[in-house]
Parts: sequence; C-alpha cells; structure tokens
Amino acid sequence: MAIDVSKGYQSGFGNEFASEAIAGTLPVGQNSPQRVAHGLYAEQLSGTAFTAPRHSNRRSWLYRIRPAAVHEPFQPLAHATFHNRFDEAPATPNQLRWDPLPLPTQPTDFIDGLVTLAGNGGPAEQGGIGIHVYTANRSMQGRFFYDADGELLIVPQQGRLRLATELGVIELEPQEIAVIPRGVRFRVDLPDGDADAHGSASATGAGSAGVARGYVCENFGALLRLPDLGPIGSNCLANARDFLTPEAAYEDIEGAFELVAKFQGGLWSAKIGHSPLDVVGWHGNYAPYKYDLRRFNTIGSISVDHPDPSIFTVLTSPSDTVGTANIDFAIFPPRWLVAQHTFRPPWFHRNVASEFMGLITGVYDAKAEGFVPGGASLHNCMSGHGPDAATFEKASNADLSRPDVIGGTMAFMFETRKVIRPTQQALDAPQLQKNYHECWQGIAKHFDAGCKA
Ligand SMILES: O=C(O)Cc1cc(O)ccc1O
Ligand SMILES: [Fe+2]
Repeated sequence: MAIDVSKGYQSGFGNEFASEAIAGTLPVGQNSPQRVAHGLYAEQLSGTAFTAPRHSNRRSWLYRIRPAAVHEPFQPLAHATFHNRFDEAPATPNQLRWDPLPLPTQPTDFIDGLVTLAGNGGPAEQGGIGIHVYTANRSMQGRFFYDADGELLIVPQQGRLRLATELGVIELEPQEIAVIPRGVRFRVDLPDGDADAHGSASATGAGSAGVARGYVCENFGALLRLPDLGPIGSNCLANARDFLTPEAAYEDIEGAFELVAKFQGGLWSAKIGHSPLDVVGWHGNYAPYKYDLRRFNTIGSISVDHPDPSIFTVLTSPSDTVGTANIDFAIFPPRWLVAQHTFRPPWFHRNVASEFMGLITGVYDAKAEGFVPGGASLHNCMSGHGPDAATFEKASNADLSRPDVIGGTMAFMFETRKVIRPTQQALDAPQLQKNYHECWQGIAKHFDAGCKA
C-alpha cells in the first residue's frame, strides 16, 4: 500500500518540511522578510531550546494572517477531570485494571471529555507523563486548544477524529496515532457528525453518529523520537517514511471564539476574535504528525523465547540517563509466534519501569478475559504481573510444532522510568476492577522436586 502524499500529507519523521496553501507564501533564502507575501505575519515556533544540538533542534516558521499574540488575556478555566495532580493519592503497588470509561450522554467535546487517569512528573520539572482518556460526541465548537505543558500523543480507540491544527489537518482513526507538538493550537472535530446534532446520544453512545474514545499521553519530557535500532539495522519497527505531516491549510474566519490553554497543569481560557488556524504556509521540523500502527514492521524471535517488549517501541522520549526512557510508547500488534521450547505469551515479570497498558481492539495475548478495548491496566515498579491463570495453562500445553498467529488485535503500553501515580478519580472510578488480582489466584502449584519439566 503506497503512501498517497497527494492526500494532503508530507512523508517522513522530523524532516525539514515546507508547505504553502497559497503559492508564493514562503520567503526564499530567509525567514523574516520586511514584508511577507500576501500581507501575512512571520512567526517562529520553537519546540526545543534555540541552542539544542542540530540533530535534536526543532522549530518551524509560520506565515499567518494574525500573530499568535492576538487574543484577550487568559482567565483560569475550571475542569473537573483533566489535570496533572499526581500526588492526590498514595501510589499503590497493587496491580490495577479499569473497564472502559462510558461514552458520553451529554454534549461533550474532546476537551470536556478528558479524564486524567494517572501520571508522574509534570511541566515544572520538564519530565514525566500525563495519562488521560477522552470521550467525545461532538466537535469543538468555536474553541481551540493548545498544551504548553507537553506534546500530546493521541491514541484513538473508537471513532474517527479530525485534528484541525495550525499546520494542517490530520484525519485520524483507531489503529492510527497522532502527535500534536507542545504549543500547537488545534481543534478536534468528529468527522462522522456530532451525536447531539441529531438529538441526544443513546445511553451507551454506541452506534451514534460521531462518538469517540481514546487515550492521550501528555509528554512533559524530551520530544518523542524514533528509537535507535542497534543491531536490527537501518529498517524495521516504525519506518520514518510512514509518518505523515499535514500540508498547510488555513481558516480565515472571524467570530467570538475561545482559546483554551493548558499551562502548568491547569486550564486557561481567552477570548479570541478569529480562528488561530490561520497559517497559510510554514516550513520547519516542528509539526504534528500521524502514523498508522498497522504499518509497524514487527520484529520477534525465530528461535526460542521472545525479546523484551522494547522491541515493539514505536516512539521514545529519552531522559537524561542514556537508555532509560522518560516514556516509551510500545505496541503489541498482530504477529506470528514461532518460537520453540518456549512459553509464547508474555512471561511473568517484574520491572523497574512502570507499565500502563491500553487496548485498541481485539484481545491481548496475556489476558484471556477482563482486559477489553478501551480499558486500561497499570503495573507499577516491581509489581508482579504476567499471564492470567487461564492463559498460563493454555500456553504451557500448546502445540509448538505449529506457528500461532495473533491477529485482529492492537494493544499498547506507555512505559515510564518513574512510578505512575493514579489520580484519586481513577481510584474512585466504578470502572476500577476490584477483582483484578483474582486472575492470578487460580495459578496452581505444580512443583514436584522429582519432575524434569
Ligand atoms: O506486561 C505486559 O503484558 C507487557 C510485557 C510483555 C512481554 O512479553 C514482556 C514484558 C512485558 O512487560
Ligand atoms: Fe509487563
């Protein structure tokens, strides 16, 4: 399946892109001419320090109808469920698992519907992660959002999204992901229509026109990048050319709009008299992008055992300690299992890093039941976990003379070096499964000192 770059995207990861919605917008040989073509304003957007090494330096030049400075002052904006308070409850060593949050029954846009489940660090320390779930049944109407605290990795689980950003439009569906850089203003539309435009959504929301749910990783640390491949070589895992950045697209709209900012953990609201999505042309390497997880070139064992799940890393946010990520975003895609003399599903393990998992579709191979699409699990630093009793028994007795194919599934993990601290609302949620630990209680004692496997 070839990439159709004519469909409004540019291909590549972190490239020096250039795009103009009106020909002749971009200045030649300079960034800030005395007068910009078409009466536009020039504005630089820096995503790394001016002096960051060239290989990691990210900035773009935007040529826009009005500068980003043009809006009324911000006032604090209350939001009951979206925040960065990761110190509300003692972090627990218990294994935790949640059912999916229900789809909304009241009109809810992407910002309204954000619920913070867990996290660590924060914008002040410029490291860590915010882990959120969104549910939405209508487009953001007359309002726009940017996150000054981190870049946003959006993982849709149900329903399509249209991310209308300053730098162009990203169409997104489940099994694709998008990253909106820190500071980039955007609006989330539901391209399948607003559920509340046709009367209220059904009780579950399911089956309604535009109903969406998914996960958001808010990355407070170093920008997500492709992992090094080491001995794997110069290809595989997520290949750079499969990342798509939108072509320039602009709105020239005036009205009584709202600009919502997330700044140091809280939300702020300002009146703005025009759409801030008014960038007619831009160039640079700081831009939103999307990636289809189904294009991941999965690597695995062709002998015995299986590699650590770092082999499934799509994107990584490094920390200051080499090899110890602030965040790794890994997936568990469809794949063949061919390893011999081995227990094929995820093994029992404990990890110094902390593991938050979600399921986009299908079944995860370590859990026979209970981990459902839209749900989540959290296995924190050194908390024992692994296959449930049913999976262990089945895989221990499986016929290894034939390959197994794991199909129709897509799970993911946000793995972080710091403990992931659930919020109070996540611990109080009725979706928290009180009996999760029971999935291991049926694990039988098979010990027999005289038996050789
Ligand atoms: O916990 C999990 O299911 C993820 C996972 C899978 C695996 O095969 C090895 C380690 C690991 O954390
Ligand atoms: Fe794990």
